[in-house]
Amino acid sequence: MGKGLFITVEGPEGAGKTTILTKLANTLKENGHHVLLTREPGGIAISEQIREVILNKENIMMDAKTEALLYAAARRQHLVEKVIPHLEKGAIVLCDRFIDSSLVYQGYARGLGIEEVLTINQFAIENTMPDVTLLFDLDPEIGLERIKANEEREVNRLDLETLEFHQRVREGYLLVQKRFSERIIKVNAELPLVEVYEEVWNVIKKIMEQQSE
Ligand SMILES: Nc1ncnc2c1ncn2[C@@H]1O[C@H](COP(=O)(O)OP(=O)(O)OP(=O)(O)O)[C@@H](O)[C@H]1O
Ligand SMILES: Cc1cn([C@H]2C[C@H](O)[C@@H](COP(=O)(O)O)O2)c(=O)[nH]c1=O
Repeated sequence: MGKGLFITVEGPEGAGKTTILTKLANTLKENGHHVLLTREPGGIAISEQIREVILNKENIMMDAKTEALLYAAARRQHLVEKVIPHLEKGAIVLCDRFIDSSLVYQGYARGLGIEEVLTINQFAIENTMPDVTLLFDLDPEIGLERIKANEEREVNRLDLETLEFHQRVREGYLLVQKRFSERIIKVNAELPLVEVYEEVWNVIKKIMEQQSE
């Protein structure tokens, strides 16, 4: 890993990840930092093409292992083409979702097994793990209501899963947070936006202070 800082944000649908990351990226840039704001699956052309295949509502026949492998492939390309070069230049990389999404959605909610999905992802990412991960935790019903109210957001194949699936997603995140508790910090995403942002900003400030010590 280079000298940058790799921060990922995780959580169920509608948790506020995109909103908070956009504000955080702007604040960091205003403070003179080199920032890359990106997302998974996607972030570069090849991975955006894979995203289109995975999230296309017509692809109802997609097998869970195919899905897991496609996410891992998109992750690999995004990492080598964009994330690692920016980290090597000293950037703060803010990534909307990363490996924990696969551990939770494919490993736990789809039932492939967290360890099995970790193994295929280790092949994809080698040893590039986030320095810190913020888990936006909230009741999935609140998140699904939020995305329903947001007319600009296109509904995708994963959004259309049952409420039970989305509840397993939350449960899975809490398990993965316990497993990687030294890296994953839980944030209460049910609070009003200003309060969520304040909590996030305090965490990020502390990490940056530790990094510069
Ligand atoms: N803390 C909050 N309180 C109320 N509304 C919020 C909060 N955070 C985000 N929202 C609203 O909820 C909607 C979803 O937010 P956002 O797109 O940031 O979530 P997300 O986690 O990126 O969702 P997804 O990953 O499913 O696309 C937006 O309309 C946003 O304005
Ligand atoms: C990286 C990743 C994502 N997913 C799921 C999670 C969401 O339902 C979609 C992505 O949509 P978003 O609006 O960009 O959050 O994909 C997944 O199941 N596994 C993954 O590894």
